[in-house]
Amino acid sequence: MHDATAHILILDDDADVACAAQLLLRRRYGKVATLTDPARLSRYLQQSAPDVVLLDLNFTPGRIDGGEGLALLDLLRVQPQPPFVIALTAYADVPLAVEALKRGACDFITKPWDNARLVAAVDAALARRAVRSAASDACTALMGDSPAMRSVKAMIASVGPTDANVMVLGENGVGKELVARAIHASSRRADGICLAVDMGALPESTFESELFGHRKGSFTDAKSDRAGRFQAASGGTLFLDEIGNMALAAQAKLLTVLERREVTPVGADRPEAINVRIVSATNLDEVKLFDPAVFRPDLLFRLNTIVIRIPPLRERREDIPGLLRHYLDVYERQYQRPARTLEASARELLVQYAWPGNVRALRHACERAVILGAGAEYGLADFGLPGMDAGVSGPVGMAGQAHSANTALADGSGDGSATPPRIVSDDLTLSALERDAIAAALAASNGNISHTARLLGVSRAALYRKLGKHGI
Ligand SMILES: Nc1ncnc2c1ncn2[C@@H]1O[C@H](COP(=O)(O)OP(=O)(O)OP(=O)(O)O)[C@@H](O)[C@H]1O
Repeated sequence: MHDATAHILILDDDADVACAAQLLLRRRYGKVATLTDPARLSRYLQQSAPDVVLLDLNFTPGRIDGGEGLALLDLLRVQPQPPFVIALTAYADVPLAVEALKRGACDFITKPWDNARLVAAVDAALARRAVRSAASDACTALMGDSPAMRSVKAMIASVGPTDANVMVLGENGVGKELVARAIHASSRRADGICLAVDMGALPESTFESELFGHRKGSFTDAKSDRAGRFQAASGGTLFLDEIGNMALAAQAKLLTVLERREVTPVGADRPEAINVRIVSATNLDEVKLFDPAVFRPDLLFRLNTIVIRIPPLRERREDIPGLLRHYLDVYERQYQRPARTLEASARELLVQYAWPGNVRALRHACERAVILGAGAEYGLADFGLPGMDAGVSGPVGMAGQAHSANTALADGSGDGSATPPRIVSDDLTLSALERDAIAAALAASNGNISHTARLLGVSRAALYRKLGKHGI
């Protein structure tokens, strides 16, 4: 996928390796820089904030303990806007890769890499970067004191310490990943890693190798042994996101692993025991989830020992004022803007809004208000919500109904009908057309972000950025 706004930094002392990665990646991403001298990293970070860093773990010739790379990882992690880091290692060294993951890397790649795998890893990192800012989200508290959120928090507190598999259900942007991470943090595995895998984005051809690992030579591109996600998350939690997007064949493979509690890496002749707690999530509604043509019931019963349902924001409006204030504060600090209050009338309308993109959309809207708001107080127009501009036909989503074309289109919580509604807009600016195209694609995919991105031919990361830009 192409993402012209993405900024990637490759940090590797081997100029040939750095150059090869640059050639591969710059066809896809806007800015791809290389550094071969780790001593120059600090200076680079003073002037630029890369979205993703490909970080070699060994610099000094002969040194293979990864200590140098791990120190650089620590430096990257404390940046004001920490990039997502993909660790590069020339050795099939699972303990080192796991150490890098524990210290905050989001993924690891073994050199020499498979090009498709490297691009997929960068795409996945960009998607995660777009969804949330790395530093703040790692410790973002689950906000909300509504009865619904109180019961979600109580569930987390009681199931966290058990090793039971948990399935988190809810529309896009309601906080499923945040809940998964809170479960991990309150579990006995909290010292281990919580590794997220977007199951909908795993190509069928590399599904097994990605999840279960492979042995060198097991297929053309398997140039070295590789640990899969199950091995990398050992001792911790594996967060299987977007499980509703898995093909039935992939579901069968996952089921076998969960039943046997062991994986067989591609090309290996013996299985390996696994030690992971599984938390899964989907935005599929439960009617679809219980449809055997969509999801295997036997896999469902393995995954949903405990189910946590997170209601959409429009069904827990009490949480909205607190979330608004929280994210306005977060972005005032981030952009070093003065603290401002929210006009009372704006607050009232924002509480009534349908919030089709849930908390993620609210967060984006707050960021926009902090950046663009010019008045003494934040007004409704600063939040840039479709159909909510002051003076325009009136707020959408009153009493939970989504009346505006945009809101209705963007709301993935509908009745599941996949017929794309026609969009009739008088506004023919490129931006308005883009917004309408996104809304239509969201509607056609029932709010499913991965499907929408595929329909529009952009990466999930690019789609999330556009959702934020348009306040969808
Ligand atoms: N209760 C909450 N308190 C604070 N922030 C929240 C809350 N719920 C969600 N968020 C924020 O909203 C954004 C989306 O949350 P998250 O990624 O967990 O949602 P999701 O349901 O997993 O979305 P998707 O289905 O699209 O992957 C994140 O930036 C997260 O920090």
